[in-house]
Amino acid sequence: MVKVVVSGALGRMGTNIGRLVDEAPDMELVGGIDVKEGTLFEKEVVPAARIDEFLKQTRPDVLIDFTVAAAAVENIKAAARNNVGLVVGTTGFSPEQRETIRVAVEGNVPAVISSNFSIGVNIFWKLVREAARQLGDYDIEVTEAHHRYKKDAPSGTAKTILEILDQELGDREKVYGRVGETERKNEIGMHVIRGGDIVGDHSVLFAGNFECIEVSHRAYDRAVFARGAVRAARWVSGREPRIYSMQEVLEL
Ligand SMILES: NC(=O)C1=CN([C@@H]2O[C@H](COP(=O)(O)OP(=O)(O)OC[C@H]3O[C@@H](n4cnc5c(N)ncnc54)[C@H](O)[C@@H]3O)[C@@H](O)[C@H]2O)C=CC1
Ligand SMILES: O=C(O)C1=N[C@H](C(=O)O)C[C@H](O)C1
Repeated sequence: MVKVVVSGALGRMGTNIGRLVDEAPDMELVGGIDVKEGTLFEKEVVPAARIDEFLKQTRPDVLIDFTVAAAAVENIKAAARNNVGLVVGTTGFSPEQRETIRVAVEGNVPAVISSNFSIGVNIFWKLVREAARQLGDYDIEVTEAHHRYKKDAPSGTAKTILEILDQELGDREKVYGRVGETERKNEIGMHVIRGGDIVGDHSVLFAGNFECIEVSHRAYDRAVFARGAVRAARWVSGREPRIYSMQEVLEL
């Protein structure tokens, strides 16, 4: 049995993940963490201020965190202090927060950290990498669209796309939207849409003369992220204490 605590338990992703863990025959949902008290599939949800005490009491194998960046950093440090493995889907970390997470995790606990846990997006990233290798001289524009409640922009997935493009093409200037007189040079355009209940769309346009290629992914349901996160939680338990990617979980 893999014992799991869900952090961000009362949120959109936390609820989806809680349901999957609760239904999994090989997993045990032992509780949740959020900003206030509540329940997650009849398990206790405690305020984040009590995280250390709760992890000591419930002794989970894995903490799955889908919260907000500043909160996730504190939850990750708490999991590491209490020798609890991690699956982190939270996005919007600053470079400094990433470094704090690295220091907390490396050598202490195993952690799968990914800006997107859907299998489709992990394949999509590979397609983007291949397209960039072949089409480096085309103009490149990245677009992402999400629901009206999303807190961070660009999305974590879009930032991962930009990292992949940098790895393949060198560090190109990024232009975040355009207005007024603009002259296109070698930059990568990055465009963000927020509205309604869009679950998560990402696309990379490679525009050449007389032809364009667009590589895109659309999520229709948060279940795709939740399933990936639960798969990662099964996988991470008992691994060497370091940071892993979802690509490693999926052996891509
Ligand atoms: N990696 C992936 O595949 C995916 C990542 N995400 C990311 O997951 C995060 C959460 O997304 P949603 O569930 O849509 O947001 P949400 O706003 O619905 O849920 C976040 C929850 O975290 C809680 N929270 C805030 N501070 C906390 C703390 N200190 N400790 C515990 N809980 C705390 C909030 O009260 C809320 O219930 C975002 O950063 C989002 O970008 C979302 C979907 C997929
Ligand atoms: O906040 C969301 O909803 C999502 N966040 C992730 C991101 O920032 O990339 C993943 C997914 O697109 C949904």
